[in-house]
Order: sequence, then structure tokens, then C-alpha cells
Amino acid sequence: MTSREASQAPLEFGGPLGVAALLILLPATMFHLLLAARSGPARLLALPAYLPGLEELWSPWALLLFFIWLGLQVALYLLPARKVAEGLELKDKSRLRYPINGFQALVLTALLMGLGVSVGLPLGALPGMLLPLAFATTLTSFIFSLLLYAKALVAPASALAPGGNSGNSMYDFFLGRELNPRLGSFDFKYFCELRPGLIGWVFINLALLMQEAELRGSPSLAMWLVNGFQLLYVGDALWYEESVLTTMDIIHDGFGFMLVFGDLAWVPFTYSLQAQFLLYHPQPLGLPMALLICLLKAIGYYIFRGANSQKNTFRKNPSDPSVAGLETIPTATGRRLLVSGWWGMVRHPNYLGDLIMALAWSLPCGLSHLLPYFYVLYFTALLVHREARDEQQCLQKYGRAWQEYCKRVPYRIIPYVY
Ligand SMILES: NC(=O)C1=CN([C@@H]2O[C@H](COP(=O)(O)OP(=O)(O)OC[C@H]3O[C@@H](n4cnc5c(N)ncnc54)[C@H](OP(=O)(O)O)[C@@H]3O)[C@@H](O)[C@H]2O)C=CC1
Ligand SMILES: CC(C)CCC[C@@H](C)[C@H]1CC=C2C3=C(CC[C@@]21C)[C@@]1(C)CC[C@H](O)C[C@@H]1CC3
Repeated sequence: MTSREASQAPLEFGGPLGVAALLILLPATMFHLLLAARSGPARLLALPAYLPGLEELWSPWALLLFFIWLGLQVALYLLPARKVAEGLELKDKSRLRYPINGFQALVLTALLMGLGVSVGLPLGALPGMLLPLAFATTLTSFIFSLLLYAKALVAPASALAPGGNSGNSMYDFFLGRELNPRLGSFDFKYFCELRPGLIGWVFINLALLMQEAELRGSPSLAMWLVNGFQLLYVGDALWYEESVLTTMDIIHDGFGFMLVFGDLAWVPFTYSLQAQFLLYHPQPLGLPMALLICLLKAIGYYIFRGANSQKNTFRKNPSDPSVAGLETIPTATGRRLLVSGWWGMVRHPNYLGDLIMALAWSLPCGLSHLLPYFYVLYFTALLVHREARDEQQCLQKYGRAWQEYCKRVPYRIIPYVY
């Protein structure tokens, strides 16, 4: 297939019409959440009381701040890494190399921020800039995705993603045509997936905490919990950075608007919704309830980390003592599928743990509003859809062995429910 021939891969996300809707709906939802979080009624399901004018959205300072942030993260990405990992084999039998220094980037960013705050950097002013920052990031995401689309037009056929090469420009712009767009050894998708948005989310949360301390004397218990839980999640993702190299985002999906906007804008501005909500709507939280929520978070994390580590260890070294005793099914590819341990409980135990953690992030916000539960609702939809896509890919990869696995482990995410 040449780069100008369209692939026959089935269309996802409702095809061109579906992605046209998503191109509008995703940014609109993000701005709706940003506005709702600061509004008095904080309603998830009501239209905003007013629409911000361009003067409220556009600020060259916000754009500059976003580029300084990107520049800092690029610089940290380029620092010597403790390890350079190889990705999975590509169509042309080559393997790309990726620096494993995301956790180092998080720690260095924290040190720089600490230093900055100690000499007067007004981190607490960030919450007031979220709207123009989100606007600048969205604008940049559209332009960056267009550049990536143009770059893919001259990429060799072997560099294209299986799904983003339908021949419909809007669909391919959304899904991404090129699988691993790079400039030299700088990998745009890998960089964006784990650095600017994920680390940005942590510092937006921290800025909201500092602002709350400024407003009310000290941060609330609910704000501490949300900050702590989400920092653990981001720290974990960066500590286990190498495992992102086997996710469908890296090995299957192209780098188009969906991931560009998702990584750069959606993650920092919507995943910080609970902390945004708490700044404008303080919630009382007693110690017993806080302890119960911590227990829920611990259970979710235990399942999430246990399941992810078990699969990653098994894929790296099936004779590792921690996984050697697990029951498996052989497949025609030579790889085996786990059918006991976490992966014998449901077919996506890691999603179950992630969903439990999502609930624990929202509960500190109390039960008076639906808004802070947006993440739980969105994430359930995302994981159900993602699970269906992964099943399809596994069925193609493993055929009868996958059918056998589904028979042995009938539930997808929640035991005896789904
Ligand atoms: N917060 C967020 O917004 C998001 C978080 N996540 C989280 O990221 C993590 C990664 O998720 P995701 O990328 O979807 O994929 P998974 O980590 O669930 O990996 C799925 C892959 O695992 C392998 N696999 C499936 N079943 C078995 C088995 N029984 N034995 C051995 N290998 C098996 C298959 O690949 P193969 O056989 O090729 O190894 C399959 O394609 C999850 O914890 C998820 O919750 C994901 C998306 C968004
Ligand atoms: C804009 C759309 C709604 C879709 C956006 C999807 C992205 C936000 C997510 C796609 C896969 C992701 C992963 C993570 C963050 C969210 C995105 C980028 C993690 C890095 C989160 C931490 C986990 O430990 C690993 C995840 C890998 C997939």
C-alpha cells in the first residue's frame, strides 16, 4: 500500500460524521466543565449561564506560558535517561528507541517549581488563567494536528497507522495518519502522552491547593486527598513509563487530533476538575469518611498496579517466579495469555482498579453535585469503548485462543456484572 492508497480498516468513532461531532464536542465539553466548576450552581447538565468573550479566552501571556511549559518538558525529555527502551517491532521490522526519564522529569519539574515559588513565582495565580490557558492549548492542538497531518502526507506507507488512513481527510486528521511521528529521535506521541499534560495536571492541582490555602487559610482535607490521589496516579504512570510502549495508543493509534488534544488539553484541564470544583465549592469532609475514601483508593490502586505489573512481568519474562505458576493459554503467535491471577478474574482487571480509583477521586467532593463525578462517567465510557477496541485487536491477533480466553474468563471489567 502506498501512502496515497486508503486502508480498508473499519471506521471507528462513528466514521467522518462521528469525528466531526467529536471535533466540536470535545473542546466544548472541556470549556463547559471549566466554566461550570467556577459557577455558583456548578451544574454538569445545564448550559453555561454565559459564554466567555474572546477577550476572556485569548491571552498572549497564556500562550507564552504554555510554550514555556512545553519547552521545559522538551528540555527535560532530552536530558540523559537512566534507560533507553526499545518499542515493539514495526511493520518494517525495525524497533524505535525511547528514553525512560519521565519520573526524573516530574521530580526535576517539582524542584524547579519549588525553587520558583520560593523566589516569588505566583503559582497560586494559575487557577485564574485556566480559561485562556485551555484556549491557547486547544488552538495549539488544532495547529499541531494539522502539521502532523501534513507531515504524514509525505511519510512512507510503512510509517502509517492501521486506522488513520481512510482517505477521508477529517477522519484521518482526527485519528492520526502517522503511527510514530518523529523529528530525528524526538518522538512526538510518546512525549505528549506522558509529559506536558500529565505533569501539567499535577501542577494545576497544586496551584488550586495553594489558591485554596490563600483564600481560606489552609487547604481542605478534601483538596489534600484529591491532590495526593492524583499525584500518586501520575507518579505511578511515570515510574512505570516503559509499559506505555505496549498500549494501543503507541502501537496501534496514529497521532492525530484525538491524542494531541487528549494529551495536551483534555488531561490537564478536565482531569483536574475535582480540585477546580473544590476551590469554588468547599466541601466538609470528616476524618472517618476520609479514611474510608483512602481505603477505596488503596483497593483500586492495589488491583490496578497488581494487574498491570502481573501482565508486564509476564510479557517481559514468563519464567519470573512471581508469574511462572500462573495458568496460561498458548496462542498461534507463540505468546501466551494469562487465565489465572488477576487476568483470570476479568479480562481487564486493570480497568476495574482504575475505575475504583476514579470514584475515590470524586468522593471527597461530596454528593451534593454531579459535576465532580464527570470523570467517573466519562472514564467508564472511555474504558468500555477502549475495551471493545482492544478485544477486536486481540481477536485479530490471537483468533481461537482469544475465543477460548473469553470462554474461560467471561466477564470483561466487573466480575459477574460486565
Ligand atoms: N486515565 C486514563 O485516562 C486512562 C488510563 N488507562 C489505563 O492505562 C493502562 C493501560 O491500558 P490499555 O492500554 O488500555 O491496555 P492494557 O494494559 O489493558 O493492555 C491490553 C493488552 O494486554 C494484553 N493482554 C490482554 N489480556 C491478556 C492476558 N490474559 N494475558 C496476557 N496479556 C493480555 C494484550 O496485548 P498483548 O497480548 O499484545 O500483550 C492486550 O492488547 C490501564 O491500567 C488503563 O486503566 C488507559 C486509558 C486512559
Ligand atoms: C480526548 C478524548 C476523550 C480521548 C483522549 C484520550 C486520552 C486522554 C487518553 C488515551 C490513553 C491515555 C492514557 C493515559 C492518560 C490518558 C490518555 C492519554 C495514561 C498515561 C494514564 C496513566 C496510566 O497509568 C497509563 C495511561 C496510558 C493511556
